[in-house]
Amino acid sequence: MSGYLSRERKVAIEAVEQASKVCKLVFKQLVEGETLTKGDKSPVTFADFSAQAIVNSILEKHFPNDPIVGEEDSKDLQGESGEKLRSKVVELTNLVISPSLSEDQILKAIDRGQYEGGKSGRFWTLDPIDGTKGFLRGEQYAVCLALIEDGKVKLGVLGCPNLPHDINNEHNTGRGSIFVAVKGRGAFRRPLGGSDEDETPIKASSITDLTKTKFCESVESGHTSQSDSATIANKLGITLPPVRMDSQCKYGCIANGDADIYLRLRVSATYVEKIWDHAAGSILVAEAGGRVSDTNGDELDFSQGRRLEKNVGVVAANASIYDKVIEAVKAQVSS
Ligand SMILES: Nc1ncnc2c1ncn2[C@@H]1O[C@H](COP(=O)(O)O)[C@@H](OP(=O)(O)O)[C@H]1O
Ligand SMILES: [Mg+2]
Ligand SMILES: [Mg+2]
Ligand SMILES: [Mg+2]
Repeated sequence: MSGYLSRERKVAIEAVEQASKVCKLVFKQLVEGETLTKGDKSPVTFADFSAQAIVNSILEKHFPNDPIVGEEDSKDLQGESGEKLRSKVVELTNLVISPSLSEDQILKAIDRGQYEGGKSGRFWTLDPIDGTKGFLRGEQYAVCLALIEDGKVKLGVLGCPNLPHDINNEHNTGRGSIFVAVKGRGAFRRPLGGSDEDETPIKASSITDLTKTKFCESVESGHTSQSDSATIANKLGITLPPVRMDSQCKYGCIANGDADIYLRLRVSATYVEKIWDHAAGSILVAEAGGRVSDTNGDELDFSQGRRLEKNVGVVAANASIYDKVIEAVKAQVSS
């Protein structure tokens, strides 16, 4: 494929593919060792750090001048206290990446993610595992990578290793998708491990009857106000129960037409959303013909640094119902 951001698109897909591999490997070890329910959080930390090391070193190889706003840093891997974690991260990273990287190269790759972001120039933003809690539960998580230029998202790639190909028939279907969107070029889905020929265009739903819409939200009641969303759903006449799902897979479902509304309603007055939690997902929904804003109806502003300082919460919906949804959301959050 040639054209606008075609190299970036290809490299980003490759990076997300490789990072998804490490996540699946770690999860397999978790299950096989039966440490999933009794384990502390360290196994997921291996996956987070390794995935960030992999994506950042692939980006560095192809785009050495591009800075990266990544969720993780190497602090916990440093010194004597970080020794165990560090050696595990080095081992895992080198299972996926070749030629092998030294310990020092891996730590440096992770710390390429410390960029502050901002208004001008171009940078990447990475969430190596979005939905850590979902990952630990064996449910949904996503490897999320986006390219931002002068404060606007231009490319987004979401790797969703556990997402059923058909969410309405999840026990009889394959799992694992990559969602891709480039500004002005539409949104696509391909199977994880697939090729460009396997890509198909996706569209948000066009449903207008609110009583038949499906809304989704976080599994975690600490990340979104599930009581406010219930009130809003009720006011809108939505009858179906919420689809609760971790991570930016929710944006994938909206972009794909599998769900119609995504509500993320602030629970804590002090929490500010991070750019890596929304960059890839929001361009995906926009390019699939859906709409995304914060709960005041304002555009998500990715030019404010590492966090969405100007925004509160998130609302995504298909374009035909968005106006009604945002009206109900505004009324609820201002009451
Ligand atoms: N109080 C809070 N309100 C909203 N989001 C929060 C939050 N605390 C953590 N999060 C974010 O919620 C993300 C997961 O999204 P979801 O709840 O939709 O699954 C987390 O990403 P990580 O898992 O990458 O840390 C984290 O950044
Ligand atoms: Mg996240
Ligand atoms: Mg994360
Ligand atoms: Mg995290």
